[in-house]
Amino acid sequence: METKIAVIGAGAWGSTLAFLAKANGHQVHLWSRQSSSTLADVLADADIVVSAVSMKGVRPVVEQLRSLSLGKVIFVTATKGLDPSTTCTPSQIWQAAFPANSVVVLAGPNLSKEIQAGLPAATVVGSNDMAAAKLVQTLFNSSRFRVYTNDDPLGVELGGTLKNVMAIAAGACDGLQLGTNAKAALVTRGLAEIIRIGNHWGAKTDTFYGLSGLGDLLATCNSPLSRNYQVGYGLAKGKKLTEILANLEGTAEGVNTSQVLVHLANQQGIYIPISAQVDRLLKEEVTPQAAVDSLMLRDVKPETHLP
Ligand SMILES: NC(=O)c1ccc[n+]([C@@H]2O[C@H](COP(=O)([O-])OP(=O)(O)OC[C@H]3O[C@@H](n4cnc5c(N)ncnc54)[C@H](OP(=O)(O)O)[C@@H]3O)[C@@H](O)[C@H]2O)c1
Ligand SMILES: O=P(O)(O)OC[C@H](O)CO
Repeated sequence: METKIAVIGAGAWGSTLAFLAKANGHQVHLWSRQSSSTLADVLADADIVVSAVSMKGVRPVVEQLRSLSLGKVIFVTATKGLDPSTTCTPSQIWQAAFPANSVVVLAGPNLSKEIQAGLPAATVVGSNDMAAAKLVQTLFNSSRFRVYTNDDPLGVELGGTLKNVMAIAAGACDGLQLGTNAKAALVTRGLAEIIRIGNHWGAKTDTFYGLSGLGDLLATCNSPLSRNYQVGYGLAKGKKLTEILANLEGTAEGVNTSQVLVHLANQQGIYIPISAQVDRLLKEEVTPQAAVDSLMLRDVKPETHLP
């Protein structure tokens, strides 16, 4: 059955999600600030509203939608970030603005260029409303895009968000040519750090071993297609952050996420050694090699995700 889907945000990810839904035979309207149609027109009659704007666009878009009467639409959020002013996740912002509507989080190892090239990929749709998650699953699932459901939306969202910080570290690791052992150690301990943060905020450990956690961590920490990886790689090669961002194709959410994360973790006493070094590196408070040395020279400890 044809479903009416409005996709907000015509960047790399919004365009790809619109393409996948169209390929499944749905009626899809894509909106960006450059569109000639108004947001109200694009959303009229929509059954599903997919938001794929970058983090900085979430609040402005939510505010515009508040004035529209949208009925029982299901919101699907595909943004991976944390709001700097409130520290909320995108789904928390959507749910707070539309408490009567179902919100579904979509996240996974989904480098848009590979999907656009027709390569197979898998993702996760997480929600407190499993009926809504199952509906969204059927809308996007295909022979090239396998969609799983999950009942831990916060875990799904945090996996996708926190791995961006680790991808910056991984890019720096490769830029410094530290080798495969170092990269494996970084990704493994990065996952432990993500689980520690996620558990503290109420997400389930198991979720982080799934596609939106470990899966997305592996994809972004190993692919030069990842914008976050490119940021870390460029910093390790001695480039300035401003220069890297000016030449980047699209958004590297990890830059903002690391700042918000460090602020929250300091407030809440969460031990985040890798993310803290990434944040210092982005702020030019430490060189890439000094960040590595700080991590290697910490006190020894048991292997656990606990502090
Ligand atoms: N690309 C991927 O492979 C991928 C995969 C999974 C998830 N994601 C996540 O999806 C989100 C978007 O990524 P992207 O790669 O599509 O980024 P992008 O190519 O940089 O596009 C960002 C989009 O956000 C919109 N936007 C920014 N500020 C806005 C505002 N104030 N009001 C309305 N729209 C605004 C932009 O609109 P304009 O065009 O009008 O500037 C653009 O459509 C990010 O959170 C990213 O982490 C990306
Ligand atoms: O290019 P990145 O680093 O934003 O990564 C894109 C997606 O999050 C990969 O799943």
